Amino acid sequence: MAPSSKAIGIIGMGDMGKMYAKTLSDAGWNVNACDLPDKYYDLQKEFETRSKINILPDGHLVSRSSDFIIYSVEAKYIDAVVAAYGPSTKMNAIVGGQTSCKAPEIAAFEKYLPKDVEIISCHSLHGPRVDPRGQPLAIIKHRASHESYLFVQKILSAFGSKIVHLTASEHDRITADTQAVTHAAFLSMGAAWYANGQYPWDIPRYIGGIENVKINITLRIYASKWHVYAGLAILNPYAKRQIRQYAASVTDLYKLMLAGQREELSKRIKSAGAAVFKPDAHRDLLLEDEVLDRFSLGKKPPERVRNNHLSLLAIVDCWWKLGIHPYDHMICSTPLFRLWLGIAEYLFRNPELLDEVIETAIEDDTFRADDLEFTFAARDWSDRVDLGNMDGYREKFEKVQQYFAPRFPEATALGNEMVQTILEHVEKQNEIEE
Ligand SMILES: NC(=O)C1=CN([C@@H]2O[C@H](COP(=O)(O)OP(=O)(O)OC[C@H]3O[C@@H](n4cnc5c(N)ncnc54)[C@H](OP(=O)(O)O)[C@@H]3O)[C@@H](O)[C@H]2O)C=CC1
Ligand SMILES: O=C(O)C(=O)Cc1ccc(O)cc1
Repeated sequence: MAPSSKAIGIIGMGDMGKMYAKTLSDAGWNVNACDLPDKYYDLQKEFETRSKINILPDGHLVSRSSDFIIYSVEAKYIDAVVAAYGPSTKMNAIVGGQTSCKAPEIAAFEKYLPKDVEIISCHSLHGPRVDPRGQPLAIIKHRASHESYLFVQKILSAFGSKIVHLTASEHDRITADTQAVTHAAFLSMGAAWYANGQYPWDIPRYIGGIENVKINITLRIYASKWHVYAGLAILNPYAKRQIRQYAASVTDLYKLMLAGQREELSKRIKSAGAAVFKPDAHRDLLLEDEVLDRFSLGKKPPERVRNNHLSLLAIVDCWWKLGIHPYDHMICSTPLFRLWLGIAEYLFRNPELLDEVIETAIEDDTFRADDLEFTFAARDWSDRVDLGNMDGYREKFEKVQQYFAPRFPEATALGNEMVQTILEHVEKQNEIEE
């Protein structure tokens, strides 16, 4: 039996739109969906066996016939798409969006939707191929009655996600802290490997433990669509400052390493660590060696090879400088952020390892070339985001993407397995603590 006679509309049948259409129709809802008109016939064919999904030629038809309409298009097009279809929204319907950044989405809704239309937005904080159960799902009640809010919650309960209630600006602040700056770090790693002509899984010093997480997540990001990452960095009003601080932290720490300023480097890293990983907040580590070592694209050397982990030192420094408490954001975190925090914690809560890293940073110059490229990359990503340069972002993203593309099938399979295993492990740790 259908949970209600009301229909859900989805505008934009890309990866997320399809995932939403399938999950909601499987839960018994009638779904009206469309993509651009030229994809109408292909989509009809793809969904012909699913009687609860009604593919329509365009967003006008979806808007006219649906009671809760979700825009699931590229963030950079949200204004134009809502301008086109918003005025066709059914009277008294509810409209929301799935874009990763809410400021432009809400602005477009306020600008183009008729006044009788309510606004309740959402954001699944995971990619389309991650099991949504237990993952955070933000819901934003922007202009709506309590009754409509309950109705939307009932619909979205089909995902089995953890619902987080936020305002649009709380959402953007948190995701700038979690997603945007995390992606900046991994995008910079990929760009640095590209600039050095390296495939890190071929180099013994990049295999095993923390390095596996770095490589797998970097490849996972570059195997995805550039517009998702560009949108959430460039259009989020809070993200520029965060990404700029990450680049500044990388640069400052690299300069201290180059100059051999052991005392200053050590003091700065330890102050950052003490602020972020409070000694009183005792908890088990999110990640362990055994879990970290399992997912390698290359052959692990018999001895662990030292690294100065500039990328990790810099994220903790960045959190410290911005006053970000990453554990406070766990309720609204993506899988990648939890893995990123997991490896940062792994390093900072192991005093011997942290001392070894500082020692390596000062004494071992075999990483200087890699770190130089990493510093350039972090600064360059930050500049492109600062300038709001979508084309510049795309150009760099796709160049690096092409370089790594031959390894995507293997890396994504391994990356999915790694994300799943590590997240299950992290969940268990959290349950023990609760
Ligand atoms: N991928 C992810 O991991 C996540 C993404 N998001 C957000 O969800 C949104 C969708 O992302 P995702 O599904 O990955 O991206 P996709 O590119 O796969 O999907 C977007 C779809 O919308 C279509 N589209 C563009 N304009 C219109 C229009 N006027 N009418 C109908 N359809 C249109 C696009 O067509 P065309 O390609 O031809 O432009 C495309 O098929 C983005 O805003 C993203 O930030 C949120 C959570 C996770
Ligand atoms: O986990 C991540 O950070 C991802 O890269 C996947 C992703 C991308 C965009 C979103 O809005 C939510 C999740």
